Parts: sequence; C-alpha cells; structure tokens
Amino acid sequence: MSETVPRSGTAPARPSAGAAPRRLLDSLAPLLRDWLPRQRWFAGKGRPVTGFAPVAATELRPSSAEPGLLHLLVDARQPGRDTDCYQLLLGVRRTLPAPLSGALVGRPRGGPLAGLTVYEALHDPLLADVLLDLLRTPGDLGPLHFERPRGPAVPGSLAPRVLDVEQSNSSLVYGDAYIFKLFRRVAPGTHPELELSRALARADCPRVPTPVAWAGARPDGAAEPYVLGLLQPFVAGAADGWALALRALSEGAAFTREAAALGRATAEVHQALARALPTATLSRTRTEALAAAMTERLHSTARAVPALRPYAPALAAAYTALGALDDTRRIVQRVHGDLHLGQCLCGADGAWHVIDFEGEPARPLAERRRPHPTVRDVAGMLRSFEYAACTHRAPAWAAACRDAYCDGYAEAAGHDPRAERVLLRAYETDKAVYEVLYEARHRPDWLPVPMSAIRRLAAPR
Ligand SMILES: Nc1ncnc2c1ncn2[C@@H]1O[C@H](COP(=O)(O)OP(=O)(O)O)[C@@H](O)[C@H]1O
Ligand SMILES: O=P(O)(O)O[C@H]1O[C@H](CO)[C@@H](O[C@H]2O[C@H](CO)[C@@H](O)[C@H](O)[C@H]2O)[C@H](O)[C@H]1O
Repeated sequence: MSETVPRSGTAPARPSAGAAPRRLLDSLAPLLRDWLPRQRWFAGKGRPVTGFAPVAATELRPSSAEPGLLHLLVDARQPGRDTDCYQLLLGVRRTLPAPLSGALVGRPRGGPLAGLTVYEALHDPLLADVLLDLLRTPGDLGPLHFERPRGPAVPGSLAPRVLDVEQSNSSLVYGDAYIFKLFRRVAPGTHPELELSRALARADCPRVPTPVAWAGARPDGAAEPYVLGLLQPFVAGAADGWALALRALSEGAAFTREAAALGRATAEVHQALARALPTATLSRTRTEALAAAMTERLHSTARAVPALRPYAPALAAAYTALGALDDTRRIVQRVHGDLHLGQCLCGADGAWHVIDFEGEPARPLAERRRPHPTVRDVAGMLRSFEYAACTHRAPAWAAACRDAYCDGYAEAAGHDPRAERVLLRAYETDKAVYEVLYEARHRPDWLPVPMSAIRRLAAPR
C-alpha cells in the first residue's frame, strides 16, 4: 500500500500523506457496499459484495480542503467470482452543493471521514479541473503516474462535463476539445486501448483519436503498472453509428452508404494495425485453441443463461467446423476486439472515426491482447447492424447494411470477408453468445435481441 509523496513537476495540487488506507476504506466500506453495485460499470451484478481490500489510496487534495479529492483502487470480493479491482475518484466536502446531490456516495459514520460527505468527484467541476491539471503535468504522485507524449501542450481550465451515456467506464469531456476516459475495472498489465491507439498514431492512422495524456499506477507489490485512464481529442459534433442507424431506421431510410464507408474505415484501421504491430499465421494449433475457447465460452454462457441451452449443440457445430480448418495461410493480427456501431463516430466532416480499443471489458487483459483474424471485427459490426434492425423488426435493412459493409471492406482491404465463411460464422456465433451474457448481466430487457441471432445461427443449414 502506498502513501502519497510530493509530485515532481508543477503539480497544481500538492497532495499530503492521507489517512492510512485500511482505515479509510473501513470507513467507506458500508457506503460502497450499497453504492458500488448500483453503478452501470459495476461488473459483478447480481451478487453481493462481501468485502473490500485497499490496493492503493492517494489523497490528491486533503479531506480537510473543501473539496478534498481521494483516489482509490479497491478490490471488491464477491462470492463465486474472481476479485475485481475498481477505480474510484471520490470528492469529500462538509456539505454537498445542491447541483452535486445526484453524485452522493454517502456520509461515513466513523473513521477519518466521519461527518464528511463523499461523492463522485467527476461531477464536481472543481475536481475535474484538478484532474485535468494532473494530466497536463507529467510526473509521479505516490503510486500514481501521469504521462504525456511529446506534442502540443494541453490547455487548462476547459469546462468539464460528465458524459451521460451507457458505458462500461466513465468519461469526462473538457471544453468539447478533449475526452478523458477513466477505466473502472482495472488490472495490472498493458492496456489494449492505450497500446492500440498509440500504435495507430505511429502508423499515421487518422481514423483513431491519438492519446494526448494518460494516467497509471504502480501500487506496492504490483508486478506491473495499471493503466487508469486516457485523455484524447474529442471528435466534436460527432454522432455515433448506433444513433445514426436508429435514426435511419425510424425514418425508413437506407443506411448502405454509411455501412460501406464503415467497411472501408474498418479495413483502414486493420491495415494500420498490421503495419504497427506484429502479425502471425493462423496455425492449426491456434485454430484448434480458438475453437476450444469459443466452445468453452458457449458452455459457460449456457450454464449462466438457461435460454441459451437448447441451442448450444447446434451452435457448437460452427466451432467444430472452425477447428477443422486446415489452411494455415490466414493471418492473425491485433484487432479492435469489440467493434460495434456505437464505437464508430461520424465527425462533422462526414469522416468515420473508431474509438474504444479496450476489447470486451469482461475478459482478462492478456486475452484481449491476443491476435485474431480481422474477420472478428467484421463479425462484430455485422452483429451490430442486426441489433439495430431488431429494434425495428427490419431484417431486410440489416441484410442490405451487412452486404454494403462487406463490399466497403473488400474494396479497401482487397479481400472480401464473406469469402471466410467458416471463420465468419464462428466469430459471429461467438459474438452473439458474448452478447447473450452481456445482456443477461447488464440489460435483461435486451436479451431477446441476441437470442434472435442465436436462433438464426443455430438453424439447420
Ligand atoms: N474521442 C471521442 N470523441 C467524441 N466522443 C467520444 C470520444 N471517445 C468516446 N466518445 C463518446 O464517449 C462514449 C463512451 O466512450 P467509450 O470509449 O465507448 O467508453 P466505454 O468503453 O466506457 O463504453 C462513446 O459512445 C462516445 O459517445
Ligand atoms: O461498453 P462498450 O461500448 O465497450 O461495449 C459493451 O456495451 C455495448 C452496448 O452498449 C455492447 O454492444 C451491444 O449492444 C449494441 C447496442 O447498444 C450493439 O450495437 C452491439 O452490436 C452489441 O454487441 C457490447 O457488446 C459490450 O461489450
């Protein structure tokens, strides 16, 4: 466990050594037990939190300041689940101003924070400003680390606002110029979002916003540093592909022009990733391992979601076919890993940008960093067109978008993903299975959406 030390550089707020982390967490635990599971980004929904352990605690502004700012990395224990480490940024005030009432975490009854009000710091413009200043100034702060690559300076005092969207993490927009993404469930190791967006910048890929600063931590005893968040340019005036697709559907309009452009953008990102990072061939061993991993995910999901069980044997056929592929000329490379319409932003100039390279958030970092055939991302997008169409019962709309997307991809990549029939079917099935679990955990009302794909994919052919 680390205490804070003075930060090198010109830190705006000089932190003091805080209360002992264990005592701090003990006083917060009764509040967190209730508050944490209610957060959209909480990964262990449906199971109680039975205990907390501090990983790191850093007082970025002392609790005696009005407001104080506390950074916590906390292990949350839940029965039947591996321990998850969450990142919390907590404000501390004597009284909470009315505009911040929705950010309340609670009022500790005892310990070092007794009598004070604890709340989500991201909602407090004063504390969001402190965070921006830390990101603008490279240096260490106790276990925390702030880094900025060479490049133009990031201006300070930009008006902050918390992004109010469904997301797996939390994001703060600064003056419509930058966006800071604070990862919520964190783990030691290279983070694919930082790794891939920096690699794409090196490969001169204009499709992906380049990180301008990031935060990390190396708690005592950690084998590797944790990546905690990254600041990148905000694509102002952009609409995401999901919103645009739903709008087209509600207006009875086609979306094939946009789908083809998205296909071209995906291919460009893949080409840049292949330039920037190592590629390999899809050996027989890899193919078999891939099929085995997909099969395992199918069975574990079927155990967790009973609605999937009747379809499991028919779905498994897609993985058997994958395991039997014996052409080893295929390439594997780093891919986006969780590509869907919501990850594609159409800027004011009409150009598509791709964001959120963190992969499927529920999977371990090492697994998310594995190379795959590019068809994996294509399958994700194909599923997304079907998702959108499902909300309007418009299967023909989905089919037209899926074809246009593959046409666009083929035009830019020089090879048609539809030619990889076995791979594409396996990845699409795997994605639909992932979505079944995702929806069962996060949005049970949406479960029928991936289930309709499950029925299609399991149908005899
Ligand atoms: N660079 C950006 N420019 C504009 N909006 C962005 C940018 N990055 C993210 N967003 C917005 O923030 C939302 C959440 O970002 P995302 O990276 O998908 O977070 P999460 O992984 O938590 O779901 C996106 O849906 C998009 O609306
Ligand atoms: O939070 P992330 O954007 O990283 O991704 C997770 O949440 C997504 C939903 O917000 C989820 O995507 C699924 O729903 C989308 C519509 O809301 C749809 O376009 C996608 O095709 C579908 O997979 C994603 O799977 C999950 O990882």
